[in-house]
Amino acid sequence: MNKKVEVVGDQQALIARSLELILSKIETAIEQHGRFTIALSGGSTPKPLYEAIATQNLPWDKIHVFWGDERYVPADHPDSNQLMAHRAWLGRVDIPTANIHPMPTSDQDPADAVAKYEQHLQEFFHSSPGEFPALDVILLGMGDDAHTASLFPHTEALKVRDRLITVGNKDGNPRLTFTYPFINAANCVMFVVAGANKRSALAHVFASVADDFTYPSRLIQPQGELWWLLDKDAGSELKQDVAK
Ligand SMILES: O=C1O[C@H](COP(=O)(O)O)[C@@H](O)[C@H](O)[C@H]1O
Repeated sequence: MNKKVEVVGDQQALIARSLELILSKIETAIEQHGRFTIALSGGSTPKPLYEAIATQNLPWDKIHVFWGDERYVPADHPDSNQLMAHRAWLGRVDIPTANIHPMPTSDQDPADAVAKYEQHLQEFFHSSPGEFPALDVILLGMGDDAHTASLFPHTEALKVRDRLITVGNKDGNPRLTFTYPFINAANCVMFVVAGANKRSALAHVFASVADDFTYPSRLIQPQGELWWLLDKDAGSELKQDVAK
């Protein structure tokens, strides 16, 4: 793992730096293998990043967009991660519909949706059950309880190591989420985290000893690059020695 931590001035600088990194990953991936695959995060932090990506002149036909987690609501529900990304980015650019890979949320049983998305990923990446294909970039946020994607503290989803996708549990409500081994297979995992309310969780996530089930973001230890991009409100109290 190649871990890098950057603390930048404010949310605007955080978005500018995240955009810069993503653009460089897009360029490299397309140069090396002709396409770029990214999984998006939900929550509020990435919205201005998506708006910024939408203003770029990019080879949209070579860019494939997935989601790392989704609320189990219809695609037009205000809580839908897919709807947020559509409004902020995907609905504003000329990306082929076939390149957009939303998590399905219309099955009565979320386990059926999990099975469908897992199969879709296996077909896209030509991978077999039990294999963990590598996306070029997985974008992640982190909640103030240290959850990431929909991997919430002390939930069953944290124990799933043999699947790409599973059902998450947010206060009794189902969500769909990448499993942590699938996230860890990515070429690059990028956390984008803002706000003073994340400080305490960050301290536990960066601590040399703490419980992974209490602070799920600790489970994210990818084979490839791991970026922690933080604004000053979130990251200014991280000790220099852990912020490395
Ligand atoms: O619930 C969620 O929140 C986290 C963090 O969100 P933010 O609003 O604090 O940016 C996000 O990573 C996750 O995808 C989302 O489902």
